[in-house]
Amino acid sequence: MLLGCIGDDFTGSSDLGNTLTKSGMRTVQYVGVPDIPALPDVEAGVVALKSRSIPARDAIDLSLKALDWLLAQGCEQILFKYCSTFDSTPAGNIGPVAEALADALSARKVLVCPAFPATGRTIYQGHLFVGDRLLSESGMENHPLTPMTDPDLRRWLARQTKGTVGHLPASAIWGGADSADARLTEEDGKGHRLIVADAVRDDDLLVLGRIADGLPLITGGSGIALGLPENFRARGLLAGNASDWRGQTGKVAALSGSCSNATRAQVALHRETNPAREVTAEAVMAGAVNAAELADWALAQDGIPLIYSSADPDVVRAAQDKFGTDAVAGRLEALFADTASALVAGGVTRLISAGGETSGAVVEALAPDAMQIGPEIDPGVPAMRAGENLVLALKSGNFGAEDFFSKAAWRLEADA
Ligand SMILES: Nc1ncnc2c1ncn2[C@@H]1O[C@H](COP(=O)(O)OP(=O)(O)O)[C@@H](O)[C@H]1O
Ligand SMILES: O=C(O)[C@@H](O)C(=O)COP(=O)(O)O
Repeated sequence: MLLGCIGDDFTGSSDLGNTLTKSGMRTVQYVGVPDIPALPDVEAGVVALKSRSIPARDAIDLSLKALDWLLAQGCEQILFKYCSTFDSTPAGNIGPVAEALADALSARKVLVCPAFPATGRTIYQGHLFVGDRLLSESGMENHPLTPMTDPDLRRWLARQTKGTVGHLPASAIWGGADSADARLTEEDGKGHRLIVADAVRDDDLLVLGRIADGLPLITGGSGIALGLPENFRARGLLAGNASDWRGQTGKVAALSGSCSNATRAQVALHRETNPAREVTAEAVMAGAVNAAELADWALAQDGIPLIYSSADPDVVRAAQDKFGTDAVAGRLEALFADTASALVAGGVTRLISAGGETSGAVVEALAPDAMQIGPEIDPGVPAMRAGENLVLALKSGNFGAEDFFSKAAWRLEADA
């Protein structure tokens, strides 16, 4: 294993796996920290954790455990993957985990770059944009768990860290790798260890990839990985056969606990022509729905049945005010996890899950050892094989075209 990755959620980890596979690295996603060694042909390993929205101390402990395992597999470089919308709170977990990993690796010049231009996430003058809106006006300010109310990454990150935060501006990156590297060294000289890097197009990420060659620790969204495989390829270290995918026929079902704008539009379109069943927070908290019954309903449907709790921000806020944010999230995630298990036990072979926390709960319940990354469904979302007869699509909240659910069902079925 050459590149060791620690993902702070499961959809995000599959997004990273997608980028690395497309760029030619043989990549496997692990469900939590494995307790056995990786297979010898794995070139990039992504340890997926559900550590984005847990207490910072727990996120640090889990991430350091993942780091130990990855180093034991021989990794030369570590990538800490978080969300392209920098999902975090003033308490963490991006800053505390990045600093803990940097301490453990004695790393300096740690890039912080969540940019993912293919999905509209760009960084300019240290500010994160989603499309043509600042992060804090993009809908992410209403996220149920990590409302993003400040688009200045330097300021937001500084609230989470012990050390100061530097900046690698676009002007230095547009001058090419030498200019970017010189500026990175300058920021390091000023004592900044975590350095927010601007990036507005893939070419900028490729420059960052070049200056990241040899750095022990990099952090960012999946975009920051774009240029990394080339560094290993240039040294003749890649075998050149990143994926051998086969599709999976059989029963399909979709689950959605994401309340993000894109998912709500996908749910709205999907339910026009497919069986769909809403699960409200009220019903879950009252114990009025259960996983076995939901799964039975889905298994009896034709088409691509969808079970969803996706709701508008005011509905979500009202439920959180009434029951408590963590309580609602915990009960919903547990319900989706149990429903996923019942669906697979009932014969579902293609499962689609929307939402990072939701997918984390679902995959932890299904507990595959490792997941093979297959072809891309939409930018940032790959098809994945999780067992002999089970394939999955884990969709990040804001990713995917409006017809994502039907597109995913088809892509999971088709051979490469
Ligand atoms: N109707 C709802 N009311 C309150 N919270 C909800 C509702 N539906 C989902 N949630 C919670 O909101 C969170 C959504 O996060 P996640 O699954 O990561 O989606 P995304 O990828 O869009 O961020 C989950 O913890 C989920 O359980
Ligand atoms: O970087 C991204 O945007 C995604 O890979 C990701 O992490 C999204 O997280 P969720 O929206 O919580 O699924």
